[in-house]
Amino acid sequence: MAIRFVTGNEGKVREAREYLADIEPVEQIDYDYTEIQSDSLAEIAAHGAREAFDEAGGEQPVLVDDAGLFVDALGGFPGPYSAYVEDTVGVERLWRLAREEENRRAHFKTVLAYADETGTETFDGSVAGTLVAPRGEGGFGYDPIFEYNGQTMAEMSTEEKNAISHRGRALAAFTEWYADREA
Ligand SMILES: O=c1[nH]c(=O)c2ncn([C@@H]3O[C@H](COP(=O)(O)OP(=O)(O)OP(=O)(O)O)[C@@H](O)[C@H]3O)c2[nH]1
Ligand SMILES: [Mg+2]
Repeated sequence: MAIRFVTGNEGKVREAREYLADIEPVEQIDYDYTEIQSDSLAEIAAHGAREAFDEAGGEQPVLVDDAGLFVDALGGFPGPYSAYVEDTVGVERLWRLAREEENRRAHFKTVLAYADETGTETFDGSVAGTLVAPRGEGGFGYDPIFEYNGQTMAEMSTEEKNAISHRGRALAAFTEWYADREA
């Protein structure tokens, strides 16, 4: 059964397709669920998945991904507001804010939420890295300024990024649960 991934973000879909290639096809559903205001990605994702599941008639399971960049020296900003900050301020200006800081450590986090008739499950993934001046043409969002092990995530192939990324880790937790549940 195809995984119905509710997102408007093509980059998230590309990564999920690559990761789930041998498991299930991924169908992108472009439904704009309510992103509640919360400092918890898990609450935002779970609420969104529930809404998207109910909206589609309450029969077909859905997957939602809520993600954010948490800059250590900025108290975790932009965190759950990362999409808003990307749209308003932009990645380059967020980098200029972070480069003023001695500590350039940051975390990227994703929570996947899967809703079906039995309830909603969430799966977390996180990766620690360093913010750097933008490099690389791949990936999306903040990938050009997020460096892990000497490479920005925009310098990695989708497969390389999935092997170390927040989303790859959340997808690993999800697939483990998904396989057990099918068995
Ligand atoms: O460097 C990055 N590497 C990633 O792997 C990644 N994943 C998400 N993002 C960005 O973080 C915000 C999340 O917001 P978000 O979860 O609401 O997503 P979104 O609004 O783009 O799509 P949707 O799924 O909500 O439709 C948005 O600015 C995304 O561009 C990433 N940036
Ligand atoms: Mg969004």
